Amino acid sequence: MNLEKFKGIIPAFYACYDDAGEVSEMRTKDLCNYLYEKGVKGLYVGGSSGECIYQNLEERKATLKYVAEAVKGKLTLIAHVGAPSTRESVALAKYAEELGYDALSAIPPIYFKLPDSSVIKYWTEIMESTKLPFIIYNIPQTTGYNLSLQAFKKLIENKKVIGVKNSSMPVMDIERFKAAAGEDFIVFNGPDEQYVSGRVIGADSGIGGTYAAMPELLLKAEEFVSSGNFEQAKNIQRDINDIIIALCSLNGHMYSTIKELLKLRGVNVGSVRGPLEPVTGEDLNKVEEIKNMIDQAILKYGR
Ligand SMILES: CC(=O)N[C@@H]([C@@H](O)[C@H](O)[C@H](O)CO)[C@@H](O)CC(=O)C(=O)O
Repeated sequence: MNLEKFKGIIPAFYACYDDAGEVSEMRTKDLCNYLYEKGVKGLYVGGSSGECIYQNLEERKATLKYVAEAVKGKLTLIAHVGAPSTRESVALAKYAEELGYDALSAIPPIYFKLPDSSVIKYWTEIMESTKLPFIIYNIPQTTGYNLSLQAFKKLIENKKVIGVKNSSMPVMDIERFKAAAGEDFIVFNGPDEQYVSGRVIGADSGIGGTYAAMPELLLKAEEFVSSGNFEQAKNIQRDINDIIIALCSLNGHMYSTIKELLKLRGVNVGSVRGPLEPVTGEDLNKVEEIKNMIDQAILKYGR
């Protein structure tokens, strides 16, 4: 399979709500078009940044549909279908296939701590429910399940597994997964704070929750890495990290800060759904300062 369409900057897509907190078709499509115009390679739809665990099946299907209607054929589309039960994940997977998505992906099962055998069975049942390729999602910080090299090796025996989105913090995990899987496989860098290091140690591409807040900077970081300009890659990563730290420093959840920031950048996707908390009061004014940090970094590196 030609994996080139998965290589590049792939923002983790946000949940787009109207002012009453319902999934909004118009705002979903606006965000798609905004990111397409910025030049990203694809979208990872309905993952952590998509607030997947706070949405019901119909809402998740609606988002998958609106995104496909807006940018299918223009961007690589990966559907995150991880859900509390295998049954729901399979329903989402089949729907994503109908809509023409390029690949599926899923977190491991959540809530109950299950053994590797159950996790592998869960992912395999999703894979076998469609003809689409599959991308494993390893995010131990939120799921409590850390994908071992042994389980990984077992999973990649299935040729439907074309990649892993690795959000664990040790960059060495990326190196180990790449070494085990080889060239004909995509390792996606997960931690945006380590985009440059992840790419240098073996990641082929990146999917991240802060990319959509500053796509220009991630695209530029990728340009520096792929052209071998590591001095500038290091510099831009430092500026990206200052921005991520600022995004995490306000009183609401980071996704809420990002959504307020996006409003200032011209695209309104509403706010977050509880229990995530919105940014409030004085802190709302600080979002403007973060926007200025992004604007200045864009000017500095030129895009
Ligand atoms: C633990 C976590 O949430 N990791 C994020 C990062 O992109 C993260 O938001 C970023 O590195 C800032 O900490 C992504 O890996 C998640 C992601 O891409 C998604 O929305 O599914």
